[in-house]
Amino acid sequence: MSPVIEVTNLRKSYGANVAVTDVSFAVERGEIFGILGPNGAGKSTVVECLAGLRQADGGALRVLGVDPQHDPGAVRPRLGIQLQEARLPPRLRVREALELYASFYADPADPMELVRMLGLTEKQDTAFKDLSGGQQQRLSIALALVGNPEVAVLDELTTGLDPQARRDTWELIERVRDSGVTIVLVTHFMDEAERLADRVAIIDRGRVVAEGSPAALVSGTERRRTFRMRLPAGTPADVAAGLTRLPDVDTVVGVGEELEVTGGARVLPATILALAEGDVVPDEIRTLSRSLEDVFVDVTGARPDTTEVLP
Ligand SMILES: Nc1ncnc2c1ncn2[C@@H]1O[C@H](COP(=O)(O)OP(=O)(O)OP(=O)(O)O)[C@@H](O)[C@H]1O
Repeated sequence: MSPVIEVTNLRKSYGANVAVTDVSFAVERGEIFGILGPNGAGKSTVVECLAGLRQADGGALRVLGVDPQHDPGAVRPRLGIQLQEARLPPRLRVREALELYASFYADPADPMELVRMLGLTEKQDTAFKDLSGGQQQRLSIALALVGNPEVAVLDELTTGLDPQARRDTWELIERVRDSGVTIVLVTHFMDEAERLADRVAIIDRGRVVAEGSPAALVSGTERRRTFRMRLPAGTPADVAAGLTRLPDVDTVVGVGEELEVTGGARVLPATILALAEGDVVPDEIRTLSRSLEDVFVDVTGARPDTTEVLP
């Protein structure tokens, strides 16, 4: 079966500013595909081109077998998009907004069912301007789903939501996926990608710098290992200093009462052997596992929660 979405060598500039240099990826039916990257990496530009909202400068796009650049009208009824900071007329009420959007589609979802699923029942008669940031966010998710789309593109799904609302939203997205919808999720949040995405592409400066399942990315880029240990009280300070001379050890750093040791694949046995030769047995050892966030920092050199730095 051919992929639901295929992006091949996509390019897009805004004047002299190259937002997307060269992006390729494919999304299979029924997947949740995460697009990660630092601020300004080009993520929103990619999904806006996919939705036919922006004209690409180069490359090929296919969504549900259709080229959204040439035939956006054929893609739009089948693709729901939740854009970053969606704006609606301030006086439009929640239910009115959903009914209005539903009227654009041949076979829409039940707006009141979405209101209930997203916890907006009590706010159905509230004007958009009087909703909290999180409620506005949930309304924008409902609007992306009201057309019963085959593909849903969600940009910054849970930004501005409190922890409980985030968890509720994740469960909702899993239910939407289980109902057969293919989901493209643009996110800054590594925990969200790890929890929801079957596969992710990490985009940096307009290029895909890593792609795969979160688990494969985490194990595939594991070049260094880290563990922490607590040495018995009274262990001479030069024991820790001596560890840095071992060929398998890169760094030894004190963290509270523990020492954090980082090095190559053999860092743990090499350290324990060296300590044993000096009759030192650690009281406690724990290995630190890598997360998608570590991969992100490795491949982009950025923290995932960086705030926008203006040039
Ligand atoms: N309408 C526009 N006009 C001019 N430049 C733009 C426009 N939209 C985006 N850009 C620029 O293109 C680059 C990529 O922006 P884009 O919004 O695609 O990145 P992003 O990865 O989605 O960022 P963020 O995580 O901050 O939303 C940035 O340098 C941005 O300033």
